[in-house]
Amino acid sequence: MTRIAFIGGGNMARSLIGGLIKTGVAAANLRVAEPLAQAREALGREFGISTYADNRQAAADTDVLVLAVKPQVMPAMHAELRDTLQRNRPLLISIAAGVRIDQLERWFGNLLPIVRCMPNTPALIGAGATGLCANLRVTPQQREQAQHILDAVGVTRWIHDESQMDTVTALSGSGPAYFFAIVEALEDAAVAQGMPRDTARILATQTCLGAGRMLVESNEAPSVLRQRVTSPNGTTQAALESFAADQLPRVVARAVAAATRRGAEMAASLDKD
Ligand SMILES: NC(=O)C1=CN([C@@H]2O[C@H](COP(=O)(O)OP(=O)(O)OC[C@H]3O[C@@H](n4cnc5c(N)ncnc54)[C@H](O)[C@@H]3O)[C@@H](O)[C@H]2O)C=CC1
Ligand SMILES: O=C(O)[C@@H]1CCC=N1
Repeated sequence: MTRIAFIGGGNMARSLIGGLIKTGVAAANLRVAEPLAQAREALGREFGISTYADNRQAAADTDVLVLAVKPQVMPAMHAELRDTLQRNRPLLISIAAGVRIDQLERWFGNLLPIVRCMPNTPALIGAGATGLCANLRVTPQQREQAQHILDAVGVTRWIHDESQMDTVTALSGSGPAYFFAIVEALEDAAVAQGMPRDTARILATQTCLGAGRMLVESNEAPSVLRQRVTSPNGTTQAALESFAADQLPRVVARAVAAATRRGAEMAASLDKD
């Protein structure tokens, strides 16, 4: 069985570990390094996996090492982990936003097979969306291992051109927040018309869930589903015409471009490390 170690036991690691255990991976094949004692205890209790305060101990003798720490922590980890990784050469999987494969190679060694991933927070409930990108040292079997880990928490797609990983980050990585922002705005709009907030929230939230499920389950294009709601000269048409007048596609495209730029800037800021 493949042994998988996590460095960092925060939200994303927790969701991946939970997803893997649900898919039948034995707890004995999973371990995690986490500096916070309380978080370590919770991970051990909840999942029955081994926990470590020392990253090197967790990284020793593993087949796959998942780096699940914040991007800014990443450069400092190389002093700690490089030797262990050079000895074992496990598959290195990074989920850090805005950290490029060439940077990971520079910090941890360019002989390592590396997969860069961008998951998102719905992974916490098994409804994640992840883009994955591999360097040339990743074998077909390791690609399957990486995909298996991320498939445990949602859908996955391989991205062949790494420069598009910033687009993945801007689309699906940050994307859940865009929908939350729209639900907030819908709720506020209804409250402004006099609706009690709890009623506005449940109606807006359930509408988001219903629309999301229809998108996933109906296999229809979003434009077809949109047209089905839109009666000629009806209420939806009035709202959509207002969106068009306010240039909604342009607003969204500008937001995605801003997030994409920020991802590249985050990577560039790590170039000096
Ligand atoms: N939250 C999100 O929407 C997404 C986050 N990501 C990426 O996932 C990574 C983890 O994010 P979260 O789980 O949300 O963060 P988090 O803050 O919940 O987890 C990070 C964990 O790393 C631990 N840690 C800090 N320094 C460490 C060190 N030196 N060695 C080992 N562990 C250390 C922290 O104690 C914490 O438990 C980040 O790189 C982020 O960019 C990726 C996609 C989406
Ligand atoms: O906002 C961020 O930078 C991270 C990456 C994707 C979601 N959260």
